[in-house]
Amino acid sequence: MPHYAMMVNLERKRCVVVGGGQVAERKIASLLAAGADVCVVSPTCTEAIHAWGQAGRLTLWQRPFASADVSSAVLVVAATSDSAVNLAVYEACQQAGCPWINVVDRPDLCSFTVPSVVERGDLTVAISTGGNNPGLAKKLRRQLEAWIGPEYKDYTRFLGTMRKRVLALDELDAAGKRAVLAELLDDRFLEWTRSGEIERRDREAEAVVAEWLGCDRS
Ligand SMILES: C[C@@]1(CC(=O)O)C2=NC(=C\c3[nH]c(c(CCC(=O)O)c3CC(=O)O)Cc3[nH]c(c(CC(=O)O)c3CCC(=O)O)/C=C3\N/C(=C\2)[C@@H](CCC(=O)O)[C@]3(C)CC(=O)O)/[C@H]1CCC(=O)O
Ligand SMILES: NC(=O)c1ccc[n+]([C@@H]2O[C@H](COP(=O)([O-])OP(=O)(O)OC[C@H]3O[C@@H](n4cnc5c(N)ncnc54)[C@H](O)[C@@H]3O)[C@@H](O)[C@H]2O)c1
Repeated sequence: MPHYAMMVNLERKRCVVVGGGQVAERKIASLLAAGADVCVVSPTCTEAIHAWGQAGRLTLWQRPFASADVSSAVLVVAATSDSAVNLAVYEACQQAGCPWINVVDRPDLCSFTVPSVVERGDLTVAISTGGNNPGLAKKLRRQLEAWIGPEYKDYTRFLGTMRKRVLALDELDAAGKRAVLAELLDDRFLEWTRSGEIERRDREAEAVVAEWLGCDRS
């Protein structure tokens, strides 16, 4: 059964990661980027995890996992190199009623898996292979990163601002709004963003709006 793709708000939500190796580090990095309240339980950890602990960006429990660790978690990642421990984390989540569990060596036990992600500000492109081959997800991410350049951060913001502005125009009916929004998606606005011609882009966008406001559609 294919998984349902969704964007989850984890800000200030308690997320527990069990294990402190490279795999745990990768999952922790994306949880921190999402503003989660991260707790890590592991007898050893990577330098990066240790540094995040020192900086107060996460809570580090430097000891082996205990079932009670998942009690207040909304999301748990079992990322140790010991499959028996990972299974015990899964079982503790079942007991505690924690619905969101990722077991890094047992896709069959995961209630969610982590996709490969291209991030450009508010724009997110997530790639999942349904567990078939994470290496393919990573390869595609790299290919997409070359195509979806850093300019997409500003471009997405620009389109967001324009969309809000157009939707708030009482003078335009729904069809007019749709037409303006479609026109703003024309590649020339992306090209102007890419080449740094921001004033020109914004001016031309305003011209598109003005043209529609001025046009008599009756
Ligand atoms: C996308 C990414 C996100 C992330 O982790 O942040 C991610 N794995 C990444 C990389 C990667 N993982 C592995 C390799 C080595 C090559 C290889 O084995 O293929 C590489 C490549 C590398 O590291 O270069 C090994 C591996 N992975 C899993 C198993 C267990 C198994 O398959 O049974 C094993 C064997 C372990 C062993 O050997 O014991 C399982 C999962 N890995 C997933 C996600 C989920 C499915 C995603 C999907 O649907 O594709 C899922 C099911 C669970 C989960 O982890 O959520 C991240 C790329 C981030 C990026 O760079 O863009
Ligand atoms: N899903 C993925 O993306 C993916 C990718 C590669 C590997 N894997 C799997 O993930 C596992 C972990 O990989 P790694 O490279 O991070 O391993 P690693 O050996 O670098 O790290 C394992 C960590 O688990 C901790 N640990 C061991 N026993 C523990 C316990 N009882 N309680 C808490 N923590 C404990 C260790 O202290 C260590 O920090 C691998 O064994 C492999 O099966 C998954």
